[in-house]
Amino acid sequence: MLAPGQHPAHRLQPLLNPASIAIVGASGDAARIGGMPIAHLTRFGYAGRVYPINPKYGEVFGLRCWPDLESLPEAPDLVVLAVAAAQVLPMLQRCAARGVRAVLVYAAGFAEEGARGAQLQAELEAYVATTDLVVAGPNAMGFANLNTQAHTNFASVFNTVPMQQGAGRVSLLTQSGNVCAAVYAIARRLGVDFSHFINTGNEACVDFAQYLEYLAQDDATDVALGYIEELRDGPRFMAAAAEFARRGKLLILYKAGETDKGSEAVRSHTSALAGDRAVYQAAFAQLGIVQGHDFVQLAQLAHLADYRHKSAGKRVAIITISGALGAILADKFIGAGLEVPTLPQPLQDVLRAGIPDYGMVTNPVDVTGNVVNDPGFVRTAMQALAQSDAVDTVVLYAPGYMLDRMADDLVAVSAAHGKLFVAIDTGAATTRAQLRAGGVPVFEDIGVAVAALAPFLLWHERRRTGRWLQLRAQPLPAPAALPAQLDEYRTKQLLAAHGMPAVAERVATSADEAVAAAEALGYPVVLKVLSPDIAHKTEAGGVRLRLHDADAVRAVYGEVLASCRRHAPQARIEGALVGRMESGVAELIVGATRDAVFGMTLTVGLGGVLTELYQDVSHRVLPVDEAMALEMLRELKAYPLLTGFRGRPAGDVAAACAAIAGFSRAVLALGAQVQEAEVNPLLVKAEGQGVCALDALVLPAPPSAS
Ligand SMILES: CC(=O)SCCNC(=O)CCNC(=O)[C@H](O)C(C)(C)COP(=O)(O)OP(=O)(O)OC[C@H]1O[C@@H](n2cnc3c(N)ncnc32)[C@H](O)[C@@H]1OP(=O)(O)O
Repeated sequence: MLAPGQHPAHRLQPLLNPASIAIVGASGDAARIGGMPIAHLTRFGYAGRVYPINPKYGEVFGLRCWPDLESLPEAPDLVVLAVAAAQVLPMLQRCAARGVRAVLVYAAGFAEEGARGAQLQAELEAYVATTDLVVAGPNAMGFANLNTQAHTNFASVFNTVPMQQGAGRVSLLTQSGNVCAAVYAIARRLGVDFSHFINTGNEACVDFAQYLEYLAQDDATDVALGYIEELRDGPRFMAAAAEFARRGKLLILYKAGETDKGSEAVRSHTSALAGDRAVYQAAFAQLGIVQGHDFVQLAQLAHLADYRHKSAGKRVAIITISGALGAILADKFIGAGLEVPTLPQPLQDVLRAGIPDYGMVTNPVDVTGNVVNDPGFVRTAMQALAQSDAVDTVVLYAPGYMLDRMADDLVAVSAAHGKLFVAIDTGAATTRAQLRAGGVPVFEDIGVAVAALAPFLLWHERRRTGRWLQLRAQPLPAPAALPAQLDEYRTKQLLAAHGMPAVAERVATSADEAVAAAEALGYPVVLKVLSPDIAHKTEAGGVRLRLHDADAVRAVYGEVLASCRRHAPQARIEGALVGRMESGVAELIVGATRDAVFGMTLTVGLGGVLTELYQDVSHRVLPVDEAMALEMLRELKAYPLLTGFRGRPAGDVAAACAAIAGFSRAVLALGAQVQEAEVNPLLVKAEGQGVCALDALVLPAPPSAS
């Protein structure tokens, strides 16, 4: 039960910060699952009360072993169930009766194991819902609170990896126990100190988002390092991640299922949908989450997180002692989405004063091997780069013996200016610890450095420019009702009311009206059948382009309607739409679909078959404003087509962005009534001439969803 005013995340307190722990199925053998947590608790000095329970033993690890839960002198905060799946439900009933607050279930044999297991898990969930118990797992390896040494896990990694001296600020949160242990081991070797080790297991009652809510509130956590296979509650996850960002904490996540094979494996592992990869990637970026793609990278990112308060960004200055190393680094950074901008002339002049003619001053900056004779100059160069607005981050690539000579200057310049300086050591610097302590991360390898730095610097960039979280916190647009008869004309009008302009067009219910419409709009015109029942108008012979005079319009009106009646005899045909025949610079597709995890998402691509072939699309979770729409367009490989590719006229990008933002408002205003919406094509006319939707479709949500 929560006390009045307590945050809901406080419910997890007895799981993650218990004052007393009972282990049912206790063993005196440290190698067994029922023995390992007790071995950890006693070895690492947990100060709370520990109650091993197993009627077979009188004592384990020097602790009194109790015959059952009922004979304990108190109701423990947390009961760890190290008993088989079949025993779990009866034990939960006894825990509830005994007044226990939380239970952790290790046992496998639930939803991850076929229909019978799923049934058992459903029974567990149904029962827990009738109680005040907080139940973690099943199929979980457990937790470690490294602030209190409350080790309720059976992770042998704590026996093999050197323990940290004090508690750290990084919490590990994973859906797989083995991933938790693997990342912990790698990160510990890098010197990362942890605050919590949390393996969520099957998440029958407490899901990933709820642990994240807890960590967002937890004063002992600044950074969360996570691994997920699927999210059970997308909106709750988004709210928790947003809270994380709001509190200045950093969330680093690895999402499994990056290939079709991986998604398949995830599905069979967790019995659930892996979600759309591209949407995950977009949503993570919007939520300020740094996405990692392997364990070493996750661990390196956790290490880099210590430097998250430095000023940094994607424009990187490279200082090396070799043109070759500079070229390699520039290639790698640019390949990873960062920039290596040419330095402004005044800065080049400063650098040239100390760099021989055969060195480079443009960026990469090659100070040459000669600089060994004048290390003071490197300090001048670093200072100049630290003060320059033209670069956000400075990477120094040097052999260890040089880093040793520069360490004091590097630390001093980095500290004085707050800009992120990073060292890559091509030898064996003895000063790595001094550099790290002085706010300069050190990497030993280019690949590792780039893999960690790229997502980290792009996160810095988004943190500076991203407004999505504020945008999302704003009130929704006024709700709009979905008309019962949703033909193309009404759909376009509906979208136009929110700022997605429609092509100039009129409805005609006779050949005379069609001619009148064409005369009013001006030739040439387009004539299309108007029917709520014909989705594929071209296939039905329902579209005719480039009509240049009244005779053509009159004739085509009859032909189009006749063709559609033949093609779809049951369809309701309301007449025809006569629209102005427009031409432009490019055609866009703007679509919205409902993602199972993140809700309504918006996709933008350049129109035509090539978009599909090259998958040249950009995604965002709604809402999308003009600035975000521009980011999306810029992400398209075909974006240069909108800005005047090879002498072609540039398109009206600003109008396209405004239309995309209007489409986003329309979809949000329609809310749950809509399943999908699409404008295809959105014609982008030449600069200053605007855009217009040539065709549009809104699919209502199935009745149950609205
Ligand atoms: C790998 C990941 O990524 S995450 C981790 C996922 N989880 C796993 O991998 C766990 C896999 N293992 C299991 O699921 C197992 O069933 C376990 C470890 C939970 C339990 O082991 P089992 O041997 O099946 O449990 P079982 O119920 O028979 O009894 C275990 C002990 O508890 C004792 N016990 C059983 N019931 C009770 C009870 N009600 N009260 C007290 N003790 C009990 C038993 O006497 C036994 O004692 P012993 O080991 O000294 O003989």
